[in-house]
Amino acid sequence: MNASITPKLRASGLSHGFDGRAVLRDLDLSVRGGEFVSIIGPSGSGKSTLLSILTGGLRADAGALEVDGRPVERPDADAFAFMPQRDVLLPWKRIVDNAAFGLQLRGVPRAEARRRVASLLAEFGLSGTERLYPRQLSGGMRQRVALLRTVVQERGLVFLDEPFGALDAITRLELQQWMARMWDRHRWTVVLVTHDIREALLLSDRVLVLAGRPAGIATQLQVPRDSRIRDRDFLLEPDVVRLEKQLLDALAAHTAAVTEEE
Ligand SMILES: Nc1ncnc2c1ncn2[C@@H]1O[C@H](COP(=O)(O)OP(=O)(O)OP(=O)(O)O)[C@@H](O)[C@H]1O
Repeated sequence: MNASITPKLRASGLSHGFDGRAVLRDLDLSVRGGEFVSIIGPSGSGKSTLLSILTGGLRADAGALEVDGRPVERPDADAFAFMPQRDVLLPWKRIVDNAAFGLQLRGVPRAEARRRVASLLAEFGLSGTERLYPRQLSGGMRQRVALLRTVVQERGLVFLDEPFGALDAITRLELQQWMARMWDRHRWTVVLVTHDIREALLLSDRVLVLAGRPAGIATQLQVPRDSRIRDRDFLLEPDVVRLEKQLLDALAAHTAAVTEEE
């Protein structure tokens, strides 16, 4: 098989329900190595359910998963790093140990884990914070520590669940722009779940809309990856504004359809 076209992650025919109510039906999803894919969708459409299936927390009622072309029952925890929605830092641990915690959980000795974290602190805008505690950092800095903890594990795949959702608008935009630059440099394979259409456009190669009841991938759009810097001005470019409108229309159409059903 040609490695260059084998997706990093592939889900096919995923279906899942709770208490006899179907939430996801026959969902297909494929993510290439080095691709940044965002999943947006109305509240309750099944984004967290899908993420739980992809990260092995939940077993789908039906469907198949492949990582690097190999079928898996559920993704092995060694194959990915996951940053959940909430601030996951441990208040009693210093920043360096919070950032090293994911590595240590996987058996990397403390000194080695700290060394790897130290090599990335400056890039994450966290120089000088090593010995501080989470409460001494701003919300934006805490999220950067959580991201550092996630990516320092150097897993093939990174899942992010609303990583900037709890931040104020200015901090969120700053972090999104920073994340766009970081991705450009590191080219991680990322699956991001977000409510924020602009965040998805700023960061992604591809945006998927999860919608319907039960839900599937209703729409997907490619975001041009060219020499433009992805910052606030990028979002004002006519072709990007057009994409934003298409995504808004797709979400509105599905929200209207669901409201009519109820
Ligand atoms: N453990 C569970 N038991 C029963 N129903 C569940 C469970 N988890 C999710 N659901 C239901 O499945 C549907 C999809 O929920 P899910 O949390 O995946 O949506 P979401 O798109 O992530 O929503 P939000 O954007 O609000 O976080 C909802 O109707 C929810 O009530």
